[in-house]
Amino acid sequence: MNKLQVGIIGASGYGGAELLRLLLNHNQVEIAGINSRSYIGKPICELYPGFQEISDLVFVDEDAVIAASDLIFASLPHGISEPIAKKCADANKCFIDLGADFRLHDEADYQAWYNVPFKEKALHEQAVYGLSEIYPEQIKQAKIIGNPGCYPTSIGLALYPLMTTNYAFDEHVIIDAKSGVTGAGKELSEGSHFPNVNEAFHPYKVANHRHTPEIEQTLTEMHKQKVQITFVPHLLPISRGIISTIYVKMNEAINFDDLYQHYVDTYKNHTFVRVLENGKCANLKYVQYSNYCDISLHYDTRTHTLVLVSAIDNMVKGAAGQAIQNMNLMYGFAEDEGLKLIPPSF
Ligand SMILES: NC(=O)C1=CN([C@@H]2O[C@H](COP(=O)(O)OP(=O)(O)OC[C@H]3O[C@@H](n4cnc5c(N)ncnc54)[C@H](OP(=O)(O)O)[C@@H]3O)[C@@H](O)[C@H]2O)C=CC1
Ligand SMILES: CC(=O)N[C@@H](CCC(=O)OP(=O)(O)O)C(=O)O
Repeated sequence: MNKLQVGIIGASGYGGAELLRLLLNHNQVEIAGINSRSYIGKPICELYPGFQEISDLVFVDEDAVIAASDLIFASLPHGISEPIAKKCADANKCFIDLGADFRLHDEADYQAWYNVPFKEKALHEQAVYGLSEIYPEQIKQAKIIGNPGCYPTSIGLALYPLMTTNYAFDEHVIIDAKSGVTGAGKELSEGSHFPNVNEAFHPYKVANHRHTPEIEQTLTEMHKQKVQITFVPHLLPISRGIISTIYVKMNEAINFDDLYQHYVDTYKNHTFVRVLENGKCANLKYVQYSNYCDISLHYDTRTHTLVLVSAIDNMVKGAAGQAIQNMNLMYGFAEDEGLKLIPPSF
């Protein structure tokens, strides 16, 4: 059978290179082309030596990638993907955006947090938010996917079972999250410079991060009532991983065992979400390099506060892995094809 031809635009960046690493192990696809602006004509292994003797792909221009592919992934800074999505739509090709261009439904939110308007308004009406476990039916029908942000993935999956129960809780949720430095992409900056990150640990964009409206959009849709968050990300001095600690004040005492069981039941048929045994705590060590999201539940009986801890690899479940999971749903491949990645043990 002919394999699906896939292309990667922005393959010189971390998200694009991670897509390539995973797609090369996918049995149903062939890489039709990879693109970068800065490395046209150069082989991938010149930039990332790990691909030596594995891939001889050479960077080509964007139009060549689109022409050769049935499905195009883009992993670019926000604000650049919409015209590429338009070219793909005009050529009747599918498009998965790892950036933020197609995540927010409300243009006013996008304008407020990203300082640009929607460029291709009609495409936004077709685009589906690709949180794989929550919107599989819409994803199967989609031709344009806005792949969720890394923090919103860890938080949306952790809160979904609660948002769909009848437990009464304070709809102002506090979220304290930590990310490894690959979350900032490959561009060098003062903030990601080794001496500034090593042996350091600090919050950033306190209660003012661009993922705030995306998380609120998802939680409000799930809960069918407005949910607000105070979201504080932190920079961890490690390469990969996100851990989100989420505090929800319950309006009254709850039966924690029942809620825990509801989480287990919600995700029992979802390979990539692991609800940890009661009493265990999620740890990003055990999700790194994998597409798993580990969730642990804790309950402070004194203050009736539910504490959820959610861990993912930002580059895999938070970006390239979830994008491939969405492709698998769109094309009817096994959901875990290309994603059977076992996390490290130590
Ligand atoms: N890193 C992460 O954990 C996650 C990242 N994302 C999102 O994925 C997208 C890519 O992130 P990441 O891979 O980390 O970023 P990188 O900075 O590592 O890579 C960015 C890529 O975009 C290309 N690029 C940069 N500027 C332009 C431009 N003006 N026009 C065209 N191409 C350009 C670069 O290619 P070149 O300069 O070679 O042309 C490079 O390939 C972002 O939107 C990010 O928010 C999503 C989830 C998680
Ligand atoms: C550590 C770090 O800088 N993290 C990035 C995470 C966001 C990201 O990478 O992009 P997405 O919106 O596509 O998920 C940040 O805070 O902007």
